[in-house]
Amino acid sequence: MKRSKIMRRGILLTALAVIVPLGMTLAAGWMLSIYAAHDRLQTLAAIANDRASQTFAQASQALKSIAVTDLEPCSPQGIEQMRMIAINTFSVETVGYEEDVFACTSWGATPPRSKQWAEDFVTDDGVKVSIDAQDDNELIKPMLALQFAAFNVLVDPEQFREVVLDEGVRLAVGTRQGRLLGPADPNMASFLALVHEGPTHGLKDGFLYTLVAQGNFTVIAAIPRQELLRSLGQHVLYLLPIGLVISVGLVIASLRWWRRKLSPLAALERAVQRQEFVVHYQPIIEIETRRCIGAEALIRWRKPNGTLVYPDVFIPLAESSGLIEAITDQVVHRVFADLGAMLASDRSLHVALNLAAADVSSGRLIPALLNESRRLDVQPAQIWLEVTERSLVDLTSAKITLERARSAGFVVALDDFGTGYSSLQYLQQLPLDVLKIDRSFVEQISEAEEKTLLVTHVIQMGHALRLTLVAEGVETPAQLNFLGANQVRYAQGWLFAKAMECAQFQQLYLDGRPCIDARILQDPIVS
Ligand SMILES: Nc1nc2c(ncn2[C@@H]2O[C@@H]3COP(=O)(O)O[C@H]4[C@@H](O)[C@H](n5cnc6c(=O)[nH]c(N)nc65)O[C@@H]4COP(=O)(O)O[C@H]3[C@H]2O)c(=O)[nH]1
Repeated sequence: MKRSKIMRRGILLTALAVIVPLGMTLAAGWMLSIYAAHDRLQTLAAIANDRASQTFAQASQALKSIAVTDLEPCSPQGIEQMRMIAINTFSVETVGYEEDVFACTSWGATPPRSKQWAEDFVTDDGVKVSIDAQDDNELIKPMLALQFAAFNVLVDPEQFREVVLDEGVRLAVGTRQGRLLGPADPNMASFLALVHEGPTHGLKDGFLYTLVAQGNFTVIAAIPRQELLRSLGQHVLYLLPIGLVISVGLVIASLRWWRRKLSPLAALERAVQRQEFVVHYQPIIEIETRRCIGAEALIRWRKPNGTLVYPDVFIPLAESSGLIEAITDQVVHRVFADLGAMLASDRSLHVALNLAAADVSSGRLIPALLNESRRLDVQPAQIWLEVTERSLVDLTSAKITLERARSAGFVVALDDFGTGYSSLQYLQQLPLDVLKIDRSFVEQISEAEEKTLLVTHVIQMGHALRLTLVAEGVETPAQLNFLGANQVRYAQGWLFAKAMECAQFQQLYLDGRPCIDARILQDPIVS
């Protein structure tokens, strides 16, 4: 992933880490507000429905009791009885009788009504109910009238709504057909008509409502959305600390992700996944002929922006993180792809590969190298395996791997010799073919005899162990002359060539000419 992409993803993740928990806190607060409000409305609506049913039952009972009277209707005794019932029945305002031209109420004789009350519904036991009953003079407010036989009772609709309400709550009591009882509240009347058939609760037209339809009545308890928002604030306040803790946790996690993705290790992991490594080849020269006879494969990491990173920068990280084995595999694959055909057609050419400590101690590379060599018809002797003193940490397993490599035919070289603590005794224990003299010794070669003492000693040690010697980091003709005079067989260094791309190396090799102009070597050989 590119740095800019990581930055974009990191910003997105951090923003989500803040937005999601806080959004969820808000959503949870909203749900809790709705749940609590719904609970409250449900209780209120159920109480109001009970209250309406009781009021109705009371009035209905009073009506039935007067309807079975033996007294003459509208006689003084009959009117007295009607009055007593009106006084003793809490919900009943007036008791009336009406038959053709003959009518009276609990207040006395009265002319018959000029028009009949519109009938809204009839109960199972035959009571006719009109919810908007008015006398002819419209002196009293509309009443709820119950009629049975020729008798009627009038009930104040307010009686059906006598429930203590919480602040902001609206209550509507209506018939099962959706007609509102009591003084016209245009909002609630139309709302009742809208929802009386269900569902039993929900958010509609800016109200959260609950509907209880039982017996003869439908009751709706509702609160406006603004009320709900007020209680949302309280619930969010309770939940906010939890949301903030989660948010902070997620922000920390996303920052960690960010840091990890931008870390050198993450960059190296991506490089391995995307196979961003290339191999350059530094020619190895036979000192006697000055001709190129092989190359050392040196890895470079080519970043997506084209910059080349040198192995000293990333190999230590690859080794400590365990990525090195995957990197070695990619190098091996690349080298065989680059030079396999050339190695197969020219047996005198060789290529040296650098192995890391993990490759040496596991030994898993040897079968893979053998397979590749067989597949491309490369002789194992054309493959040099360079190990450093540092890579021989586990001496026992290293010896096993090196033995296996040599018996398979590969050439084993000790790289950077002299930079560690290796002694002659240590060298004797190792199954080696080649000793590479480190650049730090080669650069000491000068005309001052005491300075060349150390390198002379290393060369002698190599000869004593019958190892092929390769000098690294040869930069001057004087160094080359000295090495040649001391029977060092091969050399590599900037005097001949720096590491180069495969095509360039192949051209140089096939050219077959001495890699250095003879005139440069006119200096007398220092020995
Ligand atoms: N000043 C100077 N330097 C010269 C001269 N001639 C060659 N060099 C540099 O010396 C290093 C020689 O490689 P090395 O000792 O195996 O040292 C290598 C090797 O230990 C390691 N390395 C390189 N490729 C791989 C690889 O594929 N796998 C592993 N595990 N390590 C690798 O990285 C080290 C550094 O490699 P490079 O940076 O390519 O550096 C190379 C090369 O470019 C010279 O005349 N003067």
